[in-house]
Amino acid sequence: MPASYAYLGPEGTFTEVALRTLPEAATRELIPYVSVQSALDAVRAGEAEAAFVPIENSVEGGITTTLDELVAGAPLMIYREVLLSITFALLVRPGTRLSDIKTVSAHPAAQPQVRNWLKNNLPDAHWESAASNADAARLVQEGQYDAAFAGEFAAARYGLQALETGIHDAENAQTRFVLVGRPARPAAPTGADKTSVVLWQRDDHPGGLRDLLGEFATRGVNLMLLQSRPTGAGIGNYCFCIDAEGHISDRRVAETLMGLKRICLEVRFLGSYPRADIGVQDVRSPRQGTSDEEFVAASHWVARCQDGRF
Ligand SMILES: O=C(O)C(=O)Cc1ccccc1
Repeated sequence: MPASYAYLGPEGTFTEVALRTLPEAATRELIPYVSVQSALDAVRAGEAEAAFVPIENSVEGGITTTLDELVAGAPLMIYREVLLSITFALLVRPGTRLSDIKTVSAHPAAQPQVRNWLKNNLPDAHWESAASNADAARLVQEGQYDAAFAGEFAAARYGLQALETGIHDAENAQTRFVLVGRPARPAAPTGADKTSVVLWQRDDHPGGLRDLLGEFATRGVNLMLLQSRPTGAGIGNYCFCIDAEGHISDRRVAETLMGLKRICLEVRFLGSYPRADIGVQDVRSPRQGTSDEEFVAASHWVARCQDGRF
């Protein structure tokens, strides 16, 4: 298997900075790709061992291109996640003043994080979306746009200067990134893990979503993300991307997935992996009646009943 990780490039993205915080990145060749799709396709084609891409931010929620790629096409699995606090710098060619700026560019996920700043400081600037924040910086270097919102660290790489730094409409804005590979055995549980799945309902009926959520609720499995995405089959047709606390080797999570498998049209398992937000010491104990020991004891009891040995 090639020892390389694809990532949303070009060089100087927040994605690259987040990727370099993973110890395993130090032993891999890191290859920038122009889009999330092309990075994930490199994994599907076997050109890269894994791809590192943004998936969610605390201001706008899911990064839809990434979710849609994981929902469709050849199955992929999430192995790691990284959280990064994000503030933007306004990068310009040396000598540009604020009053010279007519066009600004960044990744679409950056826009909700700088909207108020733009309204207050550059109300007439025209927004142009770029494939990533670093790509916006590259386009400023080439003269296509006047300014880019990107990490301050991208300035040197693209010969730009930061006219303003620390731009963030929301305090403590964080972006979540994931390392995605081809399906294989998930990493062993750490005690602070997360499981991601995509669910497709079997049919449309009142309380359909409640039925899906009920599978988690009755087994004491807490949800961390619920994002509906259109299936493409017409208005009102959605699948659900869900992150839940716990690992597939936890009995309550495995039993939840079994329950979902029985009632859903399709369940896509996207992986169980260590969560980046808290460590083992901060994980809540399972709700009474939902620990592994209680599940095992209950299934032994049923077996004894089936044998007439209760
Ligand atoms: O990694 C980047 O630089 C990106 O373009 C994706 C992104 C967009 C907005 C916030 C964080 C990451």
